[in-house]
Amino acid sequence: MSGYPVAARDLTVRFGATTALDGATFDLPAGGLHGLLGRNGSGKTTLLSTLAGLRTPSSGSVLVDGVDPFENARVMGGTGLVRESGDLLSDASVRSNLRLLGDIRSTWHADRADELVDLFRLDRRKAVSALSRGQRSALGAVVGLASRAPLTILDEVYLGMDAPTRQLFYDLLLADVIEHPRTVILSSHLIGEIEHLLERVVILHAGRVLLSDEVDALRAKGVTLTGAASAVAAAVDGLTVVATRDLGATRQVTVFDDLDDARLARARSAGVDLGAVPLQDLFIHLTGEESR
Ligand SMILES: Nc1ncnc2c1ncn2[C@@H]1O[C@H](COP(=O)(O)OP(=O)(O)OP(=O)(O)O)[C@@H](O)[C@H]1O
Repeated sequence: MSGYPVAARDLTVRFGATTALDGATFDLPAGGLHGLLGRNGSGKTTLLSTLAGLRTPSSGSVLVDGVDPFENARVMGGTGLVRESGDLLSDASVRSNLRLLGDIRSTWHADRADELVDLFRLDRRKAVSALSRGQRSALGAVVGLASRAPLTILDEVYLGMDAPTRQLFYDLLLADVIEHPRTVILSSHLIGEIEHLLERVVILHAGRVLLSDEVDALRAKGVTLTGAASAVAAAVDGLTVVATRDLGATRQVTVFDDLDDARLARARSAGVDLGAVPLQDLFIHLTGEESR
């Protein structure tokens, strides 16, 4: 099993007067770690719930492994959605929750769940409601990893973890997906830490898909050009500029566009310094207030 492919076509989801998703279209191939990025309220959770078959579109469609997931027992059984809010029985112990998941999830790996509980140092006897926020997040990670679902969706599950625990989670996730290929979607508004894990990203903004591309392709499009204002202006002429900063006579411009080597070589020979743009910065520029 290499995981389910996912597609959305003109997907719109409304809640009364609020349009949470507004004509979203994208594809994620089977297998690999993909990121769903967007600011607060951009529609991430709504999209993930729709992919998990928990919600029907107002219009448009989603396809998971080629079919509409809503009320589809096969696809819903192969989809593991882990939300930060937790879908666990809060009064039951960690041990009872994991046992219950083992009973209901056909892809559950009990031995792996056991190992992960030890790695994250969780107390099996504690009720979920008695765990700290970070421990609850770690339990969510255990559930997401041990489910080994062909479509594993982790909705901001790691936000409550401290930095060393998040690092442990990223390492475990990457190793696990390589060893047991499946499709994993991580949603977040913190990109810096996860961008090196991701193959593709979908960026949502106000319910619309702002971008859907391979991470490497996005990185190649984002460049900062720093130098004399006139030389920088000439170098970026006709390109999509997402940010400009003037520091005295020096200008720094961030572009997001298809950049050809000849243009970059000309810029360099005109004394312009070229730099990479971290995905987090591109995300901030692309989804900043000025682009709303
Ligand atoms: N059940 C609901 N009823 C009414 N409005 C809703 C409901 N669920 C979501 N919304 C609205 O839809 C929009 C998208 O919300 P959603 O939770 O999908 O965003 P999100 O990107 O996951 O946000 P965050 O990063 O803050 O978790 C928001 O404006 C939200 O208020």
